[in-house]
Amino acid sequence: MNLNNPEEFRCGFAAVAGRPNVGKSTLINALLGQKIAAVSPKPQTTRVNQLGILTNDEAQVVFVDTPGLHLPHNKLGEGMNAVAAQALSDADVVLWLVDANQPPHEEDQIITARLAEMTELPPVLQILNKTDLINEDVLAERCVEYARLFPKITQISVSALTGKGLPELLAAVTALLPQGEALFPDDQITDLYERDIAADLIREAALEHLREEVPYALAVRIDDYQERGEEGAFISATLFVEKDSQKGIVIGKGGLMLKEIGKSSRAAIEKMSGRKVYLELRVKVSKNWRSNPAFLKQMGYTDLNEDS
Ligand SMILES: Nc1nc2c(ncn2[C@@H]2O[C@H](COP(=O)(O)OP(=O)(O)OP(=O)(O)O)[C@@H](O)[C@H]2O)c(=O)[nH]1
Repeated sequence: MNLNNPEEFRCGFAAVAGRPNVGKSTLINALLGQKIAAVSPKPQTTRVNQLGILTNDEAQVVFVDTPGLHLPHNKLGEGMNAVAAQALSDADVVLWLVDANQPPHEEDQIITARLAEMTELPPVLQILNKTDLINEDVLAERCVEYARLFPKITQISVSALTGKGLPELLAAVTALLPQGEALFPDDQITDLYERDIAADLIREAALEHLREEVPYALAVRIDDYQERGEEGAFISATLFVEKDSQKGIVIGKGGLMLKEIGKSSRAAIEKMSGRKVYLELRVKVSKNWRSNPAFLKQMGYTDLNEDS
């Protein structure tokens, strides 16, 4: 908190937008110095808006991590776009992340179109990420190419992986926030419950181990999360897939795959929570769950349009 001059303290929402896989979750985790959003090389890891809260002497920035804006293929896809669009219009500043390692992509144009059709657009910062993968000349070229996507855009080059450019980014974001008191206690870094983070970590561990055909069809539900004092936490969770064949893949030969997924997720949850964790995983088939509104609601995809 800025104790010298509390009137100058700033607080507001920064929506992080960008096509899948540009590094939105990595950026939020890097800014907060802690793992909150699921990070994975497979696109569309992020399901719903997730908040990361950064509080320093000058400001409190509430980051909203939007799911990748993309062309919807099913109800889950439609819902993700609606959620993302809402997060953009509610924000005080939009951080539009692009992959500087690649030239503009068709899906970047979708974001351009979305931003252009919004009537009350907050200030937009275009963040060129992954600059650790390219040299200065290529970066200069990419800045020009990406600037063409939107008139008079402010650009900031960063690497979420190495941390380069992040202080400058934070300063630019802070300058755009309205003055106001902090909305959250200064030691709170997310509004997600630990069990939601655990579900994301299990899903992330599963995606790392599984092949292409399963990822989008995978959902994780925490069935039980108990604190057992000195012994640590007991967690049991169900991995939902859409088909029997996928169930077989997730379980693996002799249960080996599920065991590996369990091992990695347990390690990640222990690291996140700083204590010992007993983890029990099972796999269930829920046919075509991505197009089943009741299932999606149960899994926490609450912002879906009821009538879509
Ligand atoms: N080299 C490099 N890789 C990065 C950087 N930022 C992110 N990545 C990698 O890019 C991949 C995708 O990162 P995520 O943070 O999951 O991307 P996302 O935009 O949140 O993806 P969705 O959740 O699908 O929207 C991961 O393999 C990251 O390690 C960066 O600055 N440099």
